[in-house]
Amino acid sequence: MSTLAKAMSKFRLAVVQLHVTSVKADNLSKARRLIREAAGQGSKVVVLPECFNSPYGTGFFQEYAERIPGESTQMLSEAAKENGVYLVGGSIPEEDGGKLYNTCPVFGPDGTLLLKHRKIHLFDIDVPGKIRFQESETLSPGSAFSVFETPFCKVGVGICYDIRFAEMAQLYSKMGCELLVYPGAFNMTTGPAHWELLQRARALDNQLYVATASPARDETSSYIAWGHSTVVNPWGEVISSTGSEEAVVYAEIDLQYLADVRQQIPVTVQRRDDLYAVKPVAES
Ligand SMILES: O=C(O)CCC(=O)C(=O)O
Repeated sequence: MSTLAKAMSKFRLAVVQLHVTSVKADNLSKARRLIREAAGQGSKVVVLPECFNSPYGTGFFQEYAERIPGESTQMLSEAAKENGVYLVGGSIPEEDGGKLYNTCPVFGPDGTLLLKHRKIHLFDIDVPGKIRFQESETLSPGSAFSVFETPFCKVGVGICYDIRFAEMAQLYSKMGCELLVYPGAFNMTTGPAHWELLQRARALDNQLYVATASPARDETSSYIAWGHSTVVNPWGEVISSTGSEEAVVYAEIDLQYLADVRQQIPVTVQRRDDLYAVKPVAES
């Protein structure tokens, strides 16, 4: 392997577990400071949490919604450029054409908007006595997949509930992604039960890296986030994680290691796609 190829096969990723408040200006300035801190530690890709500029909740989306470009994406663009990083801008409530979306804007190191991912699978669940949440009461779903290129690897983007859909991660893997990022905000019911398990499942199924960024936990907010921003490797191991407080989580993404895992256990080339379809069964 050439020296350049070797240099490009490893990079540092940072996940910012931001303490989000109801004051948008404070959320923006703190995010900016932590992006700078992450870049100062050598991170090339920085990921912010879901709803990083606004409290998470259907009652807040309209009030905090912005068009793109707007105040929050302007800050993200400047922060990406100032620090020379790929910036996965968590998500913000986006207003467009009279509709609201939960949208993740991604910026390149020159500050260009590379893509905006509108959450495809809206978080509508009802677990009696525990949690009922209906994003679809105020949000509309996106219908496009979102992948961007870096000099290191291709990255696929989903938002929170999107991680429950294995088909989406598999599609990203088939498109050549080696890292999946999910800004997310699981809660005190589904967080302990499913957050890490889902990340490890997506990573192991597809033999790639998975990174999640949550807001820090705020016991006083109407929706209490689980926290525990995490990075999982292609072997399905948690390589970096944190608790519930504000923190920056760092992980070394090693694409040679990913290639080694795929060679050792070659499921990606052993798939029997010729068999995986439900066929009508003849009635007897
Ligand atoms: O899937 C879950 O349990 C949580 C999802 C969620 O919080 C979200 O999509 O924002």
